[in-house]
Amino acid sequence: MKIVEYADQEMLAIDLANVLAGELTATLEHEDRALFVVPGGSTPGPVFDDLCDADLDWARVDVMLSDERWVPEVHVRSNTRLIRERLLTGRAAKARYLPLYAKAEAPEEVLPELEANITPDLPISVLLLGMGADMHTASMFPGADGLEEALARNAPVLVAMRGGGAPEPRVTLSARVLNEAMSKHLIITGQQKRAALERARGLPHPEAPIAAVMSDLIVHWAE
Ligand SMILES: O=C1O[C@H](COP(=O)(O)O)[C@@H](O)[C@H](O)[C@H]1O
Repeated sequence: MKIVEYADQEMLAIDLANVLAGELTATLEHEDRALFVVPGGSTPGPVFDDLCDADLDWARVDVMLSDERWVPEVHVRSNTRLIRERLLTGRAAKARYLPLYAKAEAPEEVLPELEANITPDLPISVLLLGMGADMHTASMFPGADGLEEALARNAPVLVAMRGGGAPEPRVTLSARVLNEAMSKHLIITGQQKRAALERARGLPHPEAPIAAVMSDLIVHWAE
């Protein structure tokens, strides 16, 4: 794991957007398409604001979330809503979006079809993750009922999650699929998350799921 520190959150957003745009461009130089996986939550919005107008061939980019909250797209907690409003706009509106939500009471009802839709595009070309102060990443929460499956060496692509402090059911990419990404980045801000990240280094993965994806991870941090 390598940690890059920025002077402030604005510089972090600008520089990280440049790094991600550069990696997507480099991927498209030798691949037909690039799979770009991004987090939801409250932290990545400013990066998306800068990235959405990057001059690259967005029509050949597939965008997908690392995890989704099981709420309709119009819901204020929908990660898809954030992506549509802040990333899939401007030049990036040409990208193809691969949803992790479909209209159903429970994620298990549609998990096979969601998985079938994304599997042909794997592995991930460029991965950006977020992290909570409880050391969850994607929707792999300490104490969640699907965590063991999501952390398993032979995990499926997608796992349904409940509990562990998450207020609604979730769907998450497994640690196996995240770790197969060609490049892995993590965005965190503030002292609390920085301290949590340091603490996670010495903890077992079920207690600190972020530790399961730390190998070759580039962390982008600002106060
Ligand atoms: O619930 C989630 O939390 C994490 C971290 O979110 P933040 O609000 O603390 O930035 C996020 O990475 C994940 O995609 C999201 O579903």
